[in-house]
Amino acid sequence: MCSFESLLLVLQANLDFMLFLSKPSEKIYTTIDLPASKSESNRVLIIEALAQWQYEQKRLALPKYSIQNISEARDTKILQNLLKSTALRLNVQDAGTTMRFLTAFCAVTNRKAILEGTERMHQRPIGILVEALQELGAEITYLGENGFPPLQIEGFRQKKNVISIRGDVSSQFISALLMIAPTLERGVQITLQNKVSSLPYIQMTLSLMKNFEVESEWNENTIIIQPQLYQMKDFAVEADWSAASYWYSVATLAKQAEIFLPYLKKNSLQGDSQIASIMEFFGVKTFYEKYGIRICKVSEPKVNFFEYDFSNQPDLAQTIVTLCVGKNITLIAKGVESLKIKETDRLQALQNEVRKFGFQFYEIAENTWRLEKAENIDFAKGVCIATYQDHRMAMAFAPLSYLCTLQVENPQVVEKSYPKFWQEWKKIN
Ligand SMILES: O=C(O)C1=C[C@@H](OP(=O)(O)O)[C@@H](O)[C@H](O)C1
Ligand SMILES: C=C(OP(=O)(O)O)C(=O)O
Repeated sequence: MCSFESLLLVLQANLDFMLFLSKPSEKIYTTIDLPASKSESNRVLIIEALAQWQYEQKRLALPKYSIQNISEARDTKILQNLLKSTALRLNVQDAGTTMRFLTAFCAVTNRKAILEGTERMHQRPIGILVEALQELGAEITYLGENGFPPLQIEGFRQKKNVISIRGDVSSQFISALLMIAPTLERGVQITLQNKVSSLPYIQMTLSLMKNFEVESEWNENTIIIQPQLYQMKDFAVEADWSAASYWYSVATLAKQAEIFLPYLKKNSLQGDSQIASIMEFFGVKTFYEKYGIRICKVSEPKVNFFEYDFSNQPDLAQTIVTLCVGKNITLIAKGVESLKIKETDRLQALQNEVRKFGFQFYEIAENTWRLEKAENIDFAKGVCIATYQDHRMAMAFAPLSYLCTLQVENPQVVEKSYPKFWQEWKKIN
């Protein structure tokens, strides 16, 4: 079927956009372009801005370097623009890492600013990071509700260098503190309390810092970073493994699939590269090649029951939930607590949308949810998916167009992390 027929964007009466997706091809042999990792990009941009600030303070000139393949994700573009801006009000829109990383950056570089975002951003907690920065010596005040953006940032004078921080809410708070740590006169010793979630993102932060010559010491639950100068050098951002997960899902749902995904590598800084191992259970094998990976459907799923702890890969949860709907697999999803405070309450959003396919998704114990088929639904008229201003809702549900015609509400949400997602989607029609 031609892409114009199958991929029709219409303007609804209520001015919301709606994308109609018909069944993609059953035989897929193609190359799909991925965005560059937004997590890596946003860290590199903050490290670069901190290095520039450090060099300015010391009246030194930064050596020449080039950063290749910065992500075209909206979250990254916003960060790039705000780092260049001299305005007082800095609007991060719905970009979580941008909000958290900029809070720490503005505080320690004495960049007076009001940091604000969308309505949802003002419901996403930031108190744990703000309190840690205040303890270190930052002057930050809440302009709305305590513990949430918008924030007013006034300045910084280091008071302490030993702090403790909860690790079970968002790793982004810890990454934000780690990146500014070497710029502080007395460095920082951070003790992580409670179970640390999204751990690979903290490891990614420290690895990237090391790449720019900043050393850290991590013993048990304490990380020590001495005052050090970031050294800028050439760096190429890898493609985004979270974005790759939607194409693994497509490979599982098609009858035959071989998809080449350029610029992904085995030894990745991204914890979501774990998708390659997860997908072995679903019959998709990953081949690591010189310029990327090739994913091939080799069998139908080897399981009809799957259990996974998403604490380390929260951004893969929606991909796996929808894939289990597509393949009628019962899923026990553990470690899903943080999903409630992302772009939307992702647990609630998933519960609402999988119901449209006859599945129930419900809490069975603290932090543990079960997905299972509850009834046979007649999809003849198609299913309309709400996306809750969450890019991952749109991208995770798209592969379910193998089951029936889908209408995806507000498909432009994908711009947050993968602006070319729908353009790439045309390749499988
Ligand atoms: O540091 C990062 O780049 C991210 C950390 C994770 O957030 P949490 O640490 O809040 O789970 C992840 O969900 C987000 O998409 C990106
Ligand atoms: C949670 C996400 O992003 P952020 O927290 O940076 O808004 C995401 O991309 O899934």
